[in-house]
Amino acid sequence: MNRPLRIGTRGSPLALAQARMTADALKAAHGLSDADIEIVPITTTGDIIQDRPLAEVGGKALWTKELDRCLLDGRTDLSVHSMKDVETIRPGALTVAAMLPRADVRDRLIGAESLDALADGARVGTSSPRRAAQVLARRPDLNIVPIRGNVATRLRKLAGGEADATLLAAAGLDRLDEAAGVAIEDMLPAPSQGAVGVEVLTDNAEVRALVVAIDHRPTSLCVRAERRLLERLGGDCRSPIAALATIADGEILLRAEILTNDGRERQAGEILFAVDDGAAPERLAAMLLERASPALRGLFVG
Ligand SMILES: NCc1[nH]cc(CCC(=O)O)c1CC(=O)O
Repeated sequence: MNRPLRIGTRGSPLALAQARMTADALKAAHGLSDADIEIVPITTTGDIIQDRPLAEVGGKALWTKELDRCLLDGRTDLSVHSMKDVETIRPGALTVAAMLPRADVRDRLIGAESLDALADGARVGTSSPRRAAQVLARRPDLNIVPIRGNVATRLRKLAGGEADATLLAAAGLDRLDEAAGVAIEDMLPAPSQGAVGVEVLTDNAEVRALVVAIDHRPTSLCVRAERRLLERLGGDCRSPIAALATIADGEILLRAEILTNDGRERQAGEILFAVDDGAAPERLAAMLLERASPALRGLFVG
């Protein structure tokens, strides 16, 4: 191309770090220089409204809408997203053409050595229904309090005493060189956690080819499986759903759980399938819904 490739990104420090990682991958793959790539920060509605629960102000679509508009209007050539924040159903004009190698998928607990170490009735700050439900499933005595904002804001709110502990994605903390917290081993993450995706215009063959070259295939196969399960469940940011796929020897192991918001009911399962069996995640979703009580099933489409 005879002009710089424009990368659309949210303006948060984490989003910018992920945009730079994408720029570096494109430079390495195609022998490009700094001058060949331009990072275009775009402020999203979600960045502006930080004091209300995400579900109340419009859900995950907030993070993507403005980036989509820039891409569709030709103001950018590609968008970089945390895949976790991207809805499962996207406009047909857009295609996720690549995912970067996935980072640490776990959540980290900040403010205590472990969930068990928290005092009776301690306040855990999270606005994620999944994290709230998973915490309450283990420790029904804990109090969930809402906390929003970017990673630095949340850490500041925690330090300011708004909560006794909080949970954040290790991937985000690591990308910001923030060493805080201890990884929680036995808690499944959100579908797509730790994955960065690069979206392009479906019809732009030139940009699409540049981007496809940086796809980390194991990551995109696993994340696509998690997202297919999420889509079959009718999940969005209000649904307590956790899922993680791993890949080895041409087979994907997908583990997932759905919970009631209070964490009292939890249905978990797993399925092992060949990578070309694209519909397998839907079978796991159907199995979880089948086992769920009417109250739990009612949180989802099924
Ligand atoms: N919903 C916010 C969000 N989107 C992506 C990340 C971190 C990076 C990732 O999970 O890939 C975070 C913060 C968090 O959950 O701690």
